[in-house]
Amino acid sequence: MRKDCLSGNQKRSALGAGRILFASLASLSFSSGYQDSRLKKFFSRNGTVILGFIFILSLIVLFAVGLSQNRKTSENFKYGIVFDAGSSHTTMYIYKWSAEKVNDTGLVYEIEACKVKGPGISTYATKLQELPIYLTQCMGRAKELIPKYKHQETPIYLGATAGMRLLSLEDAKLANKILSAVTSLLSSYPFNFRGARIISGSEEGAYGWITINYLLGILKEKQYSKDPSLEKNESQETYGALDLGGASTQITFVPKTVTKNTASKLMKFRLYGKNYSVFTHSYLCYGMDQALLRKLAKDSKNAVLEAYMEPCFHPGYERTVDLHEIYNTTCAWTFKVWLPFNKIRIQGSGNFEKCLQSINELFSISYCRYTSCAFNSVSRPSVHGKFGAFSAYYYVMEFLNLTSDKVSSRDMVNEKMRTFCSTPWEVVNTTFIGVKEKYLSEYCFAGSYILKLLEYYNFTDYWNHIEFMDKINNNAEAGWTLGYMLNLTNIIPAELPPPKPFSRPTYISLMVVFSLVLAAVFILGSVLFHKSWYFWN
Ligand SMILES: Nc1ccn([C@@H]2O[C@H](COP(=O)(O)OP(=O)(O)OP(=O)(O)O)[C@@H](O)[C@H]2O)c(=O)n1
Ligand SMILES: [Ca+2]
Repeated sequence: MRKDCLSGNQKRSALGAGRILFASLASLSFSSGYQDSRLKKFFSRNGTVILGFIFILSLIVLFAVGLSQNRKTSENFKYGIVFDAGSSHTTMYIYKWSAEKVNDTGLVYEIEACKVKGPGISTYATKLQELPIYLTQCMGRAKELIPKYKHQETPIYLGATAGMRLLSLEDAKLANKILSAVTSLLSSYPFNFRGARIISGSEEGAYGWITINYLLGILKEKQYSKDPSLEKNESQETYGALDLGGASTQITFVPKTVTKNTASKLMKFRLYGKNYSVFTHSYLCYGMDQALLRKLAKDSKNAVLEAYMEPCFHPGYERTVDLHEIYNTTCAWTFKVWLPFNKIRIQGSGNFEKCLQSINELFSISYCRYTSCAFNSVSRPSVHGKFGAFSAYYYVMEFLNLTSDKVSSRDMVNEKMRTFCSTPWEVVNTTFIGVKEKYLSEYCFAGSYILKLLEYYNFTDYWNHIEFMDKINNNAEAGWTLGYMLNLTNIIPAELPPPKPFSRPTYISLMVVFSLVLAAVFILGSVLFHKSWYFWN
């Protein structure tokens, strides 16, 4: 029978594996009946091939498992462009992500933040013809950085914030003219232009909140969390977002409890299969530039002989301002008084305490129809959890060397500000060479303003819950633009994306088991092969 089995070269390859095992077992039993010369020949010729075949097969299985778990990301990248047309300046952000891993947190990252030279877009109402030059440099960067064959499919959005909101309140037609000019300009580029619009303050706050929680990996972590207690504490896990711009400021967070007072201010999102009710409020005219303008307008009434002492400017600093320019703005006109001159000279006195007192008057707390208000009669659910503070919050704290890892209390900030404000302008100016004079001269006001703003939000005893942040995890800058694009391109799905073929522990266990099996097969095969070889020879 054995001879029958071994006869016929065609059958050998099909039955090779069975035979080799059989022959090997036989060799172990030292049965003399297997000393067939053809079997010896077959085995000596094909044994290595068969072992090799098993080895390669196992490798293929391992490779396939590995591949399904960690699919390659390099080939298919997507790009998105968002213009942040802020009140003080415009920045163009380019984002890049892998088309395959689109649902993974942190995989969208910023590859460019191109600062457009010039002021905010709202100042172009009377010089529309200058818009092409304004945008051309950054659009050139986009053409350079995004591969040509991707241009047509790359979406491009422009969102305008508080500067355009103000212009729209003053003259809606002018604001629309700017948007139309920008629309026709951006449509002329080879990208997929998806619109230029003024985003609302609530959108600005909410998208900023999405951005930071996406970049911090919080939205996605919760999705995979198996800990049921995290479900209940959902609101504590997300970071609140604090954005301070030139013309408006936003506070956004998931409140612990929702009262009927705050219900109208909630925005609802379903992200990665989880519902979020986010409280958000945007204060127009409470951005840093507009706040300073309002303060100067308010205090201009103290001017004597065209000059007044300003506690929020450094001693020795002087600035002349045109009263017409201050009074004719939407934010400051309420402070208008009649004065017998057109310009005033503002002289710094660098008095931190007086500066704080003076800033107090910008916040109206006299009327609150809710249980608790931040200011200007806006309901204020109690803040809790951690907060990420970005934009001007970060620029100012970074300049003062007071970002989260270096500061532990509000008292430290107070102390630093007191010393900084009283430092003569001459010293400040010669110490911080290279810092733009506009920024440098206003950091005393800015730091004091931030202290007051956060006090009204009720962060006084909560200061150490704030992290001043710029770029998160080296991925992208904190701000509303990424959240806006994630939303418009459906990168964050409402529902859970399908799970990976294997969880990470299963994947690792599988790899280990397969490797052990592979090694065992190989060793056993080699032992058996050599034994039978010696036996037959
Ligand atoms: N290195 C920097 C850069 C900016 N600023 C200040 O930060 C504020 C502007 O912040 P930004 O976030 O750029 O505002 P915009 O987006 O232009 O304004 P908004 O969001 O209100 O439209 C301005 O007061 C500007 O003087 C600063 O103090 N230091
Ligand atoms: Ca902004």
